[in-house]
Amino acid sequence: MVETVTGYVDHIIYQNKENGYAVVALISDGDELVCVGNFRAVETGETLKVSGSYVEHPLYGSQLKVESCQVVEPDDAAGMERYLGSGAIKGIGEAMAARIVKKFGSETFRIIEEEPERLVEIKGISQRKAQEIAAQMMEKKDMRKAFIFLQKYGISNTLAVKIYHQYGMDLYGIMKENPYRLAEDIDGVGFKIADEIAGKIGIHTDSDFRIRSGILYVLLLAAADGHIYLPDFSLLARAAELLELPPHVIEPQIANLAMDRKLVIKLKEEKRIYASAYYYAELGCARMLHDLNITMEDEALLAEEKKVKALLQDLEKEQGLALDELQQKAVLQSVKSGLMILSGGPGTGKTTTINTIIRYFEREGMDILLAAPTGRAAKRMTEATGYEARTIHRLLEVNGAVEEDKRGQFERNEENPLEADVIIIDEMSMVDIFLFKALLSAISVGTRLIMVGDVDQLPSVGPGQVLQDLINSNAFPVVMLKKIFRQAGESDIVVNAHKINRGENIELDNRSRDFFFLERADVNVIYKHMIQLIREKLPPYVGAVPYDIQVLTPMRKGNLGVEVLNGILQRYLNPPSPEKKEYASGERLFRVGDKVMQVKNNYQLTWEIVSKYGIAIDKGMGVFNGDVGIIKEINEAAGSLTVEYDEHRRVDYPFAGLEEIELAYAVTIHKSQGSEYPAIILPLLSGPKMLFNRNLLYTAVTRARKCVTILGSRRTIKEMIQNERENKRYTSLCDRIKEICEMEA
Ligand SMILES: Nc1ncnc2c1ncn2[C@@H]1O[C@H](COP(=O)(O)OP(=O)(O)OP(=O)(O)O)[C@@H](O)[C@H]1O
Repeated sequence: MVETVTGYVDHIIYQNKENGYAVVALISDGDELVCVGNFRAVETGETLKVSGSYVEHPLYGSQLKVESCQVVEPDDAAGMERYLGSGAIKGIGEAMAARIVKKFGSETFRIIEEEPERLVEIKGISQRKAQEIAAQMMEKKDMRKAFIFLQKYGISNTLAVKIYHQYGMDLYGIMKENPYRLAEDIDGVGFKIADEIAGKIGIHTDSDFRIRSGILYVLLLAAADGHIYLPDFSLLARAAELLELPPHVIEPQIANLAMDRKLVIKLKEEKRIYASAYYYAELGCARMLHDLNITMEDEALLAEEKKVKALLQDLEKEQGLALDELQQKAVLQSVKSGLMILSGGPGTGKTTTINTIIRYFEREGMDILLAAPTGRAAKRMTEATGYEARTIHRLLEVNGAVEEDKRGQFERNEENPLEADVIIIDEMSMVDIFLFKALLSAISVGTRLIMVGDVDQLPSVGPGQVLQDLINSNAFPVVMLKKIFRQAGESDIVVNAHKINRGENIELDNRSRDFFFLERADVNVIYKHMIQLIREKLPPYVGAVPYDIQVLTPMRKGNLGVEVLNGILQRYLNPPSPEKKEYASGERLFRVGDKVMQVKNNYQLTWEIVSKYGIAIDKGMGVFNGDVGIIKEINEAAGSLTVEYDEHRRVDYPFAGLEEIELAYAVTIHKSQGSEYPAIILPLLSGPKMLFNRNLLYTAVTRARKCVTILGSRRTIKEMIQNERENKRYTSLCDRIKEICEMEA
């Protein structure tokens, strides 16, 4: 039976701000009543009219399960006093609330709204404060009205707050005319959500606003695949499919968007359509690169050359290490030019060359900064050079509440450039166009920039293929190391990596010591081997613990995708036990002892290193995409899960923030970029041709230091090596660089 009760909110027992679900203690006629349900934005002190039916909770007894809830204005003096004194209105405490209501009685709310100047009659309220109180009351009223309006379109609380703060009272007009503006203005709203809202409002599917928003959305989706632009035919085809409209209806809006400077259109072999920010990111990079690319005068160079030679001789004497010709060229090049790119496959001596470069500049008393795109890559760089390397984000001093997609919020920029003579960036293949632009903006002319990477690795996750385009432009000094220094007999990993890269087949039946292949066609057999290898065989073989053995796979979905593999590996490598607490977050299950990975950069997360007596001995901020740790604790009472990362850094994740971590027994090859593991296991049966290509196999194999084991199909490996098709990315940094060089010539 549905009952309706009116009462005031005494306190809120539980509240999920995201979806509005709450458990509220309501006082009605002097009795406390626990109400459960969707309250949207409920606040202590408010008077509510709720309808619902009574249910019996096994633990908490009788409760009202709320079906509808309405905020009503209290009409009696006591209710008004409670509301004003509840803390809902800033600057009014309980005592002040009592004074106001004593004076105005049940007229209180009307007076605050209509004649707020009269509030000054109360002791302690100035003219200004009276106005502030009235403004707050109005704001609350407006906001509530807006919430009710937005609720009609199925908009969540969190989103309603954002919409209200963005547009204020204009939101009614915007929602009715062009809800697609939400997709442009509000974080967390994309074309899909806007389109859904528009559908409910009854906006026509061929409205100009809808088409424009759809076009921008198609470009955004393309950027998620790495593209900077789309050729017009491709853009039109994709937009037509998304909008379910014929291309000729869509096409005029491309020109309109270009007029509004939302798009840039460039004619090359075909018509290329860019979202403006992407076009200008490439253009900006090209300009800055051009400015940084200065070369030393001939006379000065002679002196430097002598110094470089002396250093190389010293190194040979001290360490018995003679750099080969290309390596020497790289050292010299880094001294004489403002920009330098050093590329090469595994074991070709990149690190050795960087170390020599560092030694040189160190001798010259110059300031050197090292950085890499991910935390793990930076850590590797630190270990290989003995010099502190940071993530590029840290180097640029990322600030404030930075989200992945909000760029340009760096303390280091044009106005406050990095103070260094030399900056060396490793794993350049992982740097996307926006990070590159931010980096270049923070480097002043005269500072040397040395970019190191393996151009044959997978390109960056973000848009662009910066390293490839820089090399293709032929505009800057590039040294490509070719010779494999690591002894051939010593490492089939290196030999095979180079073969794969050249498109040559690899020997799978030889008695290798570090590159194994087991032909298996049945996924269950593959699972079994995988578990055996991790638990028993590989750890003693490579001198590591099971935790360090990494399963890499091309896919997220499917029998051999990350999701399924993690479930299986978790079950066998960290089985349930009464001592291990668990927490289910949606479909995912986390257990104490699980290996997990942070999957986005979070500069706000704090970590702590705790002594064995439980005292914090060090603290810091930032956990990065790709960092891997172990779940140490699950604390239901506190609603949090503790992960311990490298160097015993402990991080508490609230249960609501668990989307930032994933089980990491298996990770995608894309995610493994920039990391190295003592041993990897690679299950390869079959998969989409787009994905299963040479690049991917090469990247996977080069992640292993001591041992690669491939489980699966011989044919698939062969096909991957033959499949040169890297997912073609539509990028044009190369063209922009060439244009600028021609212009300046
Ligand atoms: N000129 C050289 N003469 C002899 N040995 C060299 C020379 N250059 C590098 N090496 C050796 O070759 C091995 C690989 O070199 P290095 O680690 O610098 O390569 P890398 O390109 O950084 O490899 P990776 O990308 O796999 O880390 C090292 O053992 C190094 O000492």
